[in-house]
Amino acid sequence: MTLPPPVPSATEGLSQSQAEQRLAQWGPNQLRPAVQRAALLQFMAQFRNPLVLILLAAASVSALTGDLSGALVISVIVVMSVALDFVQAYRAGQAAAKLALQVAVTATVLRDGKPHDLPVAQLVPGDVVLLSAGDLIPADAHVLEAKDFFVNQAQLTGEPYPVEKKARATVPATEASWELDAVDSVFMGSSVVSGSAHVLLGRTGSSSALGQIAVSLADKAPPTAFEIGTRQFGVLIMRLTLLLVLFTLLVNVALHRTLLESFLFAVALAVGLTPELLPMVVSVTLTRGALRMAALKVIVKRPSAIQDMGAMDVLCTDKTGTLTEAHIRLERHVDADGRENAEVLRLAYLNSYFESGLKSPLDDAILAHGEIDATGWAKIDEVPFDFERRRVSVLLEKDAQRQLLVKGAPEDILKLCTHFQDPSGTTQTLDAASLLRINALFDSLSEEGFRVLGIAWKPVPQDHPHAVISDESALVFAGFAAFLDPPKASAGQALQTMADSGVAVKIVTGDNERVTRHVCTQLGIAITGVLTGTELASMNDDALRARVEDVNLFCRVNPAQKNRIILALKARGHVVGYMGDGINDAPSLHTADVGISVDDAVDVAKQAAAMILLEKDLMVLHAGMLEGRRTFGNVMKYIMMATSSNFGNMFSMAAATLFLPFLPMLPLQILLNNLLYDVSEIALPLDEVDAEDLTRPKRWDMGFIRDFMLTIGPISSLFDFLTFYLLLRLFQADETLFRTGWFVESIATQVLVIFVIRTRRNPLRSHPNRWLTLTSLAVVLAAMALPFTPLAGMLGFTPLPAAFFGLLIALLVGYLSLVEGGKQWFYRRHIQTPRA
Ligand SMILES: Nc1ncnc2c1ncn2[C@@H]1O[C@H](COP(=O)(O)OP(=O)(O)OP(=O)(O)O)[C@@H](O)[C@H]1O
Ligand SMILES: [Mg+2]
Repeated sequence: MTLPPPVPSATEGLSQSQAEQRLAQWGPNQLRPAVQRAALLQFMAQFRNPLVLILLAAASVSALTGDLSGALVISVIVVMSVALDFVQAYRAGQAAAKLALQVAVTATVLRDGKPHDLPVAQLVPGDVVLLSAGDLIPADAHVLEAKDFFVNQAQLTGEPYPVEKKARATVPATEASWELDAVDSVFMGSSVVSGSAHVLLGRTGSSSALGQIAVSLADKAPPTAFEIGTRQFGVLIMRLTLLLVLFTLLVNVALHRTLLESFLFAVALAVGLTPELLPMVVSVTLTRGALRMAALKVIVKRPSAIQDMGAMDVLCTDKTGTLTEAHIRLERHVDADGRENAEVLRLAYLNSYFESGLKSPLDDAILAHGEIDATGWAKIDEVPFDFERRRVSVLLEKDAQRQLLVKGAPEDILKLCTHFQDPSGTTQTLDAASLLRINALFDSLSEEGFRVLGIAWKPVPQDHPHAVISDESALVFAGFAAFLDPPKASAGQALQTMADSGVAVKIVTGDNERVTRHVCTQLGIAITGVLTGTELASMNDDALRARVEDVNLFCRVNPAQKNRIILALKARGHVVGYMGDGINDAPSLHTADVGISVDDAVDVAKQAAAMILLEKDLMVLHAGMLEGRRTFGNVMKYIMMATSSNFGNMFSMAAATLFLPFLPMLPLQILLNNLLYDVSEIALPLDEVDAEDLTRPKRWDMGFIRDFMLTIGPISSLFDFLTFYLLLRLFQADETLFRTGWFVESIATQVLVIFVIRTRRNPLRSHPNRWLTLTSLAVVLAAMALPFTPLAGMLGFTPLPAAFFGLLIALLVGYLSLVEGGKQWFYRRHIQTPRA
């Protein structure tokens, strides 16, 4: 592959038409092909289901052996089932993709000489992209211009510290070699830590280095607890199905029934048993949840995260913006004696002014405090801010004097100082007594709730051309800058609401303990334990795991430590949410079960998060969490129905083959039964969930499902056998009448039981969604009417006697009451071990 001819200048970029041409040639800049495949392809993919294929094959065989109309009906029913599933899932997929687009990461790219913000997928080789701190590098690129440009490429090289990249002397006309450690190339998936640059894209999409090794933050996240649960459930059902199918096949063959019909019957049974709508119900409920959350200003990037929100029992959050207003003001700038000092402000201002990294809210506050004349100062170099050092240095020059100005976390700054400046401006040695005094000043500022930065400087020889980390030593302490970040009045209440809903909130911050404690006290948040980064560093993972439960305040932790905390909580079996917006939060956002960020967060954070809040507000998050639980509740209803009632019916069917001289239902009738049942479930994702079902985090519990199945399943079978008996005895039913009667009974029972199962309450005290009621009743009526329509002959039905409907009503009342009783008994027993 060759690099397209380079563009003439770094200030023009491609023209729009050139870009369009290249987009067509090279494809979109994304790692995987478009998720939304063409509708037709998706539809075809549904036929990959082996059961569907076997059914269609068997139908063709039966067509060849003479039963043409039977085969036709089977094929029509199969295609209708597949289409039903497909339409729902496809629409859900479309809606989800549209939502994700709302918060897609964009890049600033030059087209026709003007900067445009475009989604990264639209970038092409040859584009000139403008990068600044906090941006993600959208593709592999050559650096054309750079200013103190540091990138973090840990994702590719594992190197945790930022590396500096410089402009390339000449841009190669053809594909140059791409070396990860080349000083003039940057790579997709890295992020800009500080500085700014113009880069020329070379390799996009899957031809990038990242695409070639095929790992990325955007890569498919490990399966969520919910996905693992659904999978386990699928395996359980598959085993049962296999057993039952083999059993009926054997019985039928032993009873010398025709092989083809027995086979079709067994496969139809398997179709009836598989909860084939589960994926559809899951994706539709999730999308619906996502849309409702969008209305609450929560944009879900990965729908399955909604389930995790519902299951989340620990939420870790940063401090700024969540607990505080994030309207930071510089209140004081004091010298070593604690007196206001203009020199301290000047040093802080120059540091912030010339710093080229991502401006933190603290920098904004300093710059907003007041204009200070920076003329005459020239910047020579910079050691950009990072969350390990927690400080930033700039090397400045004025009137042939060079100075290194440093500001950062006071504890660390003080350790680097050997001198201090007294109020008169004279430099003195920092002896033990002065250090004690200055530390006391820092303590008292912190106690008052100020966020404090230490300001220091040192003269640097004229021939010193660069600033490096090791220069940050033997500094002169100038003073403190103290900031106020008022606590958010609503945060205390929001935290309490979370706690009441069974979610423990933990504060994980890079800020120091005193300030954070102060905020907690003001908000009335009880502190149950504190762990600092220093303590954490000396703990191994086991020791950390033992502490994470009761500690709810983690202070002065760096990005890697934040991540360790999340991992420890996950190892303890918690479903962990993490909310943050900085570069320092990106690893944790990715590791957590649900990463939550905000719309104005840096790209790396937005990219790593599964959910984006348009407003950083815990109350909104709480509402989203309830939505997650509601989604879970509706999926659970489907599963409980599938396992108890639907499964019970199919089980009875298999058992009936043992003693009936004929097949209890024709294969096509089983398929029709299944299709009608599916139709009745379409509205399930719309259903309401009772308030009491939303009070705790919701998690898969196979034990719960199994117990429920064992409680309700037998009731279902009991009534099936009662129906068999009555049909044979009371109505002296022949094959056709038996099948017709049972078809209607089994549809009616398995559809109507939703009204009992969907709530823990008395069914009359919990209102189902209108559409669910409507589809359910319509399906039952349709099933009752079918035997009287012209289709009856083709489907193997015969009109039912009026007396049958009397029996049906009696059976239904008996069945539903008994299930209700069983359900109440079941939940009473499960109260001790509540459904988590
Ligand atoms: N612009 C800056 N210049 C110098 N030091 C800084 C700057 N920004 C942050 N720091 C130092 O780094 C520390 C960590 O940063 P910060 O408090 O933003 O971390 P965080 O984990 O994102 O906190 P939060 O939970 O409040 O979001 C700060 O407490 C401060 O000491
Ligand atoms: Mg932060």
